[in-house]
Amino acid sequence: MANQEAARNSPHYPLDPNAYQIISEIGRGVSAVVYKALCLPLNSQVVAIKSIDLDKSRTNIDTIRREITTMSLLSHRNILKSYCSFIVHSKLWVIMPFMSCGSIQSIISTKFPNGLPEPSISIILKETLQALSYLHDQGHLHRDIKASNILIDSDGRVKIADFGVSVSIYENSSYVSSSSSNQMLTDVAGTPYWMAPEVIHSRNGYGVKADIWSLGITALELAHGRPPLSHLPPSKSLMLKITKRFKFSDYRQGAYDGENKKKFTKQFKDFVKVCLDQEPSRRPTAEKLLKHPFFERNGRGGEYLVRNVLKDLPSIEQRFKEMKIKGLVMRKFEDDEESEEEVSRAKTRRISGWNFNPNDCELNPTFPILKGANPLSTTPYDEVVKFMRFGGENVIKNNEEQGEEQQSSGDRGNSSNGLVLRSLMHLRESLEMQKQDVNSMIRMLGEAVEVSREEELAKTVERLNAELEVERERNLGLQVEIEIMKLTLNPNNNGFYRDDNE
Ligand SMILES: Nc1ncnc2c1ncn2[C@@H]1O[C@H](COP(=O)(O)OP(=O)(O)OP(=O)(O)O)[C@@H](O)[C@H]1O
Repeated sequence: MANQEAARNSPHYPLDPNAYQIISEIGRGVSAVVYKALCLPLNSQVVAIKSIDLDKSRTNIDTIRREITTMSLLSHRNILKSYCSFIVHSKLWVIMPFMSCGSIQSIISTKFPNGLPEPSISIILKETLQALSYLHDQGHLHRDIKASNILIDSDGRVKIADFGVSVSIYENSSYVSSSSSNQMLTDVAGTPYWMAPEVIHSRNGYGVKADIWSLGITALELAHGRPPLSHLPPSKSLMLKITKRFKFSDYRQGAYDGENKKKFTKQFKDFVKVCLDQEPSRRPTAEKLLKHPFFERNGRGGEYLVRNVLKDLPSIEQRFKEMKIKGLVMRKFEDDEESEEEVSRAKTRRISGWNFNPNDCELNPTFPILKGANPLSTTPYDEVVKFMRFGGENVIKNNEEQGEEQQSSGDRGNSSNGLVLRSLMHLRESLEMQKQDVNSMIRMLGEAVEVSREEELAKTVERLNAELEVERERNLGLQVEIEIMKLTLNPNNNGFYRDDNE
């Protein structure tokens, strides 16, 4: 099932996997692995192959094919075009130009863990905005703007990639009409940390301004080394927390200043602020943003990045290996059967490994909407604590006060107990995930021990073991609590834990 249209546009690139020789793995996303490879019939030209596992991909094959076809019709110097694509077993191979320095995110995590200097940020954002301005003009949204989708070549050329979730507002069927003349999409897409509030609450629809919000988050990512909220623990609850509410209305300038004493110019702070306006219509268009004062003194380009960012940068292969060791790379998706929920959860693993703890992060997340739970409740842990501390009645009362539908009194005890039980289950699942992550990091560290770094790694292993031990104890405690909850799940006791000694 080859993508004939894309092939017609790039007739020289063979649609046969045997024509490509894979050299090394250079990146990994949620449902794809990226390889550096040689195209043998074309004088062994170096290419990148993105191998998308169609069984694991969130997007269906028709959508992917349509996007690849659409993207092949677009042409802009800041947009990475694919050469061709074809199916290999259950994978879709997308053959594209090899961007030898990889993604900005991989550069940051190796060389600039606390963020890039402002002049470099300005160049990267300007190039990204140029691509966005073009895309939006053509009626397209990218929907996944973030540093890992901004690639850079050895000569400092910046291109945006990964149109896995990009979409045309003219073609997509899931749009709703809005009061404005803009057409609006309704499906949730993108990566949680970078998602605009209106994408999260996508019932009301969203448009091109969602990309501008993501660009604002990317600006903070470039400035600080990670996006806001990335300190949250690796569990699917993060996805849910963000889907519930993602408030940035009280955004103040200099969000991270207290944390690493970094100073930013007034122009940069204003740029981020206007991108992160809660109200999409108040966010400037990409075209307008290109005229923002933040870019005024930016006469520099690729050469500046070569000298200041790419110089002495380890090769893409080396960086990928290092990220693997640090546990910043997705677990190989072929390893196990993961549900869609687990895939979302996997997305957070890479970031959890960064281990940052920005105390003055100004985002205001709330917590999971558990199936059947009160949507206004907080975390599963909070539910449990509330229950333990105040008893089931208060939990129910509280829920009712917050607008939950009235239930018959006979159901209340059960539903409250059930809610706490589900919360505990979720919590246990999340701890289980963290335990697995620690284990796999230990495994990876074990594989990668080099004599010179042995001591340092041994310490890390020791620390991880200690963390694992703590998790184990917490998990054990939770299991005991779950058993207690199960015992109390008795319709006759009205949902309250009865202490017979009382
Ligand atoms: N054409 C390319 N040239 C060089 N490196 C690339 C290329 N395409 C992707 N990569 C590298 O592979 C990594 C993984 O890319 P991929 O698009 O699969 O996932 P991602 O964008 O990091 O995550 P997600 O799955 O959440 O979108 C990128 O971050 C980048 O470092």
